[in-house]
Amino acid sequence: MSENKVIDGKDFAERLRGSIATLAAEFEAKAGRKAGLAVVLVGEDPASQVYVSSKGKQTVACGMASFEYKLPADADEATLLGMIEQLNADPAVDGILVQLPLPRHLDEQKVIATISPDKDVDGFHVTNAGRLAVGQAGYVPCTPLGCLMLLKDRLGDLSGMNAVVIGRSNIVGKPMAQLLLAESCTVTVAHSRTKDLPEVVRRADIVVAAVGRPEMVKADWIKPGATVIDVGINRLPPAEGKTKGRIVGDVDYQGAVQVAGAITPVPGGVGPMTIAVLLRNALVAAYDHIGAPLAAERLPENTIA
Ligand SMILES: Nc1nc(=O)c2c([nH]1)NC[C@@H]1CN(c3ccc(C(=O)N[C@@H](CCC(=O)O)C(=O)O)cc3)C=[N+]21
Repeated sequence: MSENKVIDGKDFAERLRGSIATLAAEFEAKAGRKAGLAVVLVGEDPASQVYVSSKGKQTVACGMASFEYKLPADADEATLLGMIEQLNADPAVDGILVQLPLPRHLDEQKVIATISPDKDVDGFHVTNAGRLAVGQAGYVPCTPLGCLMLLKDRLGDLSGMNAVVIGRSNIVGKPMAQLLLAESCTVTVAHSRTKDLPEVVRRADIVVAAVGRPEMVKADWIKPGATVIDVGINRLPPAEGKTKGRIVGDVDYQGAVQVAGAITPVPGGVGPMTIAVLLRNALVAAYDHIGAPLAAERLPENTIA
């Protein structure tokens, strides 16, 4: 019996990036160019800047080309949409990610709708959301796909398990529920209006917490032995005399780790998986764009049909 309860997303992501790097080198030999990922950042949010530079570094480390575009916080919609259209038409660009959230004056749905679905490596375009909903191959949002990889690695076959997803966002909660349903889990999507949330969570064999509220999920909500995936990344206010607060998840980790069968830490859990899956999706897109789609069995940690 494995006594290691901690699901090490950092380590898993590192191995995933290793397989991606091998396939990226093969791609370059075949295509005569590197697979390319473009990231667009509007505004100067410091946390977003950190994520974007980390994505860029990991893209290059995997042998792919990284293109970074920055626009000022007050950039107008036409400028951003024009940039996306140029990237749609650029044969060196296989994947496009527009960092969210956008400044308030920009219409997120309109921006996402402008990204070509075959370059939408975030899986946010309605075309890809629809494909996921009906079980067709498409781009799946990186965070939920990363969570599913960790779950299948730990638990194997998920069929018949009770899964509770806390949170109903288009980016995590809804696609997570679709993926778990496709794995034949019995899925409950809980949210801010859910009655008696602790009681609902207590029925879960699998808990995915994606609400963005620091340490909201308590140890006594967790069924003994359940697997807990913590998607939250919340920075607490700095302690007395400190400049930066600690980063915590949506789950009270210290409490839940006592009860759970397995749990992802924050940091070092889901976060690193998000970026690794982004690179995976970009590589899948690149092979599709040269008319030589990667066979499912060649895909590292493939989890979708
Ligand atoms: N279009 C779009 N796609 C995204 O995928 C997207 C986005 N917009 N906007 C911002 C969020 C945030 N995000 C993270 C990715 C990796 C970590 C990550 O690797 N975190 C590490 C370090 C945490 C830390 O110490 O700061 C960890 O959890 O261990 C975190 C957050 C992707 N996002």
